[in-house]
Amino acid sequence: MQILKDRIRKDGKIREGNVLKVDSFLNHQMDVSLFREIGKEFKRRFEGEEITKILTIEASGIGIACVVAEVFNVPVVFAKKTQTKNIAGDVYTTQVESYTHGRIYDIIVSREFLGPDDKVLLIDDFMANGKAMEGLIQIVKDSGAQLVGAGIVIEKGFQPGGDALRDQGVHLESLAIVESMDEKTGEIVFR
Ligand SMILES: O=P(O)(O)OC[C@H]1O[C@H](OP(=O)(O)OP(=O)(O)O)[C@H](O)[C@@H]1O
Ligand SMILES: O=c1[nH]c(=O)c2nc[nH]c2[nH]1
Repeated sequence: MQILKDRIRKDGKIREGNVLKVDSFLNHQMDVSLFREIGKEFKRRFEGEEITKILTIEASGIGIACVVAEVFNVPVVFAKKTQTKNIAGDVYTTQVESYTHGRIYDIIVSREFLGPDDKVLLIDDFMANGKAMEGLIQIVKDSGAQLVGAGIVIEKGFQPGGDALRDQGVHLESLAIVESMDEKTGEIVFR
């Protein structure tokens, strides 16, 4: 998606630990008009698929997932990383290692919001090692729902998550795949 790649080149900053910082438009301050274009692009890429629910993981996936849910006209559910009093017992749960927090979370989704009749599109802002997607796929399996595919805004193609998912036969659509990025020169190469 060219406007996304241009924006990453313009505003993205490369940080140590293979972190691409895009918090001025994607996952802290959010450019909602860019999000709308991203939503339309996911709609185009998953055209013809029956989707009943968007599933993402807190926190950074939520904003983008809401815009995608609007174009598909379905609800969005997010996996919670923290146990809260307002979700009582009946949950799907698995463990996910967070890329940027550097710790493992027990993620939870209430059974009330995902079940065998659902056809699920996963949405997230980033793909790195694939831990977030692995966790969400486990929850979809546990719920008996059908996995339609996964939509990622930025995949870091030099990290293993995306290709591992494709090898498993998951329909993965990443709108920008960073093939390499150089912290010293600031150069970003897209696949
Ligand atoms: O492919 P992975 O290695 O799982 O990396 C991708 C995940 O990492 C980030 O979440 P993170 O927990 O780092 O931060 P967040 O709480 O801001 O979403 C991002 O939002 C993805 O969910
Ligand atoms: O802002 C982010 N930049 C990254 O490089 C990254 N990888 C996983 N999650 C991420 N979030």
